[in-house]
Amino acid sequence: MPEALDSTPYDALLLLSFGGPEGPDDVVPFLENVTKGRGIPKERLKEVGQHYFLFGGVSPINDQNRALLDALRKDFADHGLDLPVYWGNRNWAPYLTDTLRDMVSDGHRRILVLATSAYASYSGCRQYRENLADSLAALAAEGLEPPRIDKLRHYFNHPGFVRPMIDGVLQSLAQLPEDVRESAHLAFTTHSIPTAAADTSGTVGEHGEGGAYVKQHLDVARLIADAVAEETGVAGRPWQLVYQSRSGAPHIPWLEPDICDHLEERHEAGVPAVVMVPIGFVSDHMEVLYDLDTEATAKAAELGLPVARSATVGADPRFAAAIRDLVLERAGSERGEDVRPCALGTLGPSHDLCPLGCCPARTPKPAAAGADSPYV
Ligand SMILES: CC1=C(CCC(=O)O)c2cc3nc(cc4[nH]c(cc5[nH]c(cc1n2)c(C)c5CCC(=O)O)c(CCC(=O)O)c4C)C(CCC(=O)O)=C3C
Ligand SMILES: [Fe+2]
Repeated sequence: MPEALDSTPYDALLLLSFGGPEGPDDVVPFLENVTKGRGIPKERLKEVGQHYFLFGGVSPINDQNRALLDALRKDFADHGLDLPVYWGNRNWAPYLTDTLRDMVSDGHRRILVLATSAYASYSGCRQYRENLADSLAALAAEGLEPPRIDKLRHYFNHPGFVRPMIDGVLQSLAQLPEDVRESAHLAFTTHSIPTAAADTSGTVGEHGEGGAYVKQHLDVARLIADAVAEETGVAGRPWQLVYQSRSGAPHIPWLEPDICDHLEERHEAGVPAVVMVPIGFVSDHMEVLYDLDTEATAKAAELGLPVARSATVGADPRFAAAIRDLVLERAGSERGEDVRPCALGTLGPSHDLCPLGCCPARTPKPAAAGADSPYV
């Protein structure tokens, strides 16, 4: 047995994810949950519902989270980290409030949260914290004492998140026809968000064009492009950060270009092949399976442009090991020890506690696990 690892003061980890439908009858109620009060056009919802129906009404995200849970439990057990791992979602069963209630009834008082979103932004961070605050309020209304919740820092630049994606790109390049491998471009993709949300993402000092959201993605893209250059011996391979999965009304500006427009533009410029690298996502969920593997891949076929799509980290054991590292780092720092946070790239490790004004909401709402949390 390995020497026991110390995660005090934490007594449990909560994997907090988006959630997704598990069958055709779940699709519409799931979309209603996601879009409550968010003003997404009806047409867009119908279209997104069709994406789910195309896959039997089942989002792959739930099985991917089950696989990640298994990987985390195995990694923790193999390394002597005695920390129970729970799973709750923002938009579908198992619902966050139900999981937190179970955790409280199992006696857990200090809970660390791992969100399946690696970057800053309202949608990728504060919205998760708002849902945590809502669930804590629901428990309080039931007469339960809300547990104390902390959220792990953004892990976009942790080597356990970046390294598997580098390998994914190398594998994708190997899948392309040999004569275009060397000249293939890389298209790093992430979820488009309104430019107003991007510009205010991150801490107050980071606000500005594109905000922390764009900066963080560019840092990861550059890290991957540099490593791929080194390992293939092909220097100067062109790459670009592009966007996908836009929703919202057409007159509201969102981050661009869209991956499909980008493929068209590259093709017209004579680029012989493109590897799509979905760095914005933790697993191959619907955004990846539909927007990239179905829609963008069909677009490329229509153009006659060879493309490959590289893997997300999913349940890669190196990602599970990274989460163990982040848990131990945060636990040590909560105990007042000198910790050495691990981060690649130029931005350094992200903050442990989201400060005031971080990734603001359009309409201010209570958010847990931040400096402005009513529960800290
Ligand atoms: C930044 C970001 C991530 C990455 C970080 C993270 O992972 O959190 C992400 C992930 C996901 N988004 C997902 C699904 C959806 N997102 C929607 C809508 C929206 N997402 C947005 C942003 C993001 N989304 C935004 C700005 C909107 C517009 C509405 C609003 O302002 O809130 C809608 C409504 C329909 C539509 O508009 O597309 C759906 C169904 C699923 C589940 C997939 C599955 O089932 O496999 C996942 C993992
Ligand atoms: Fe989304």
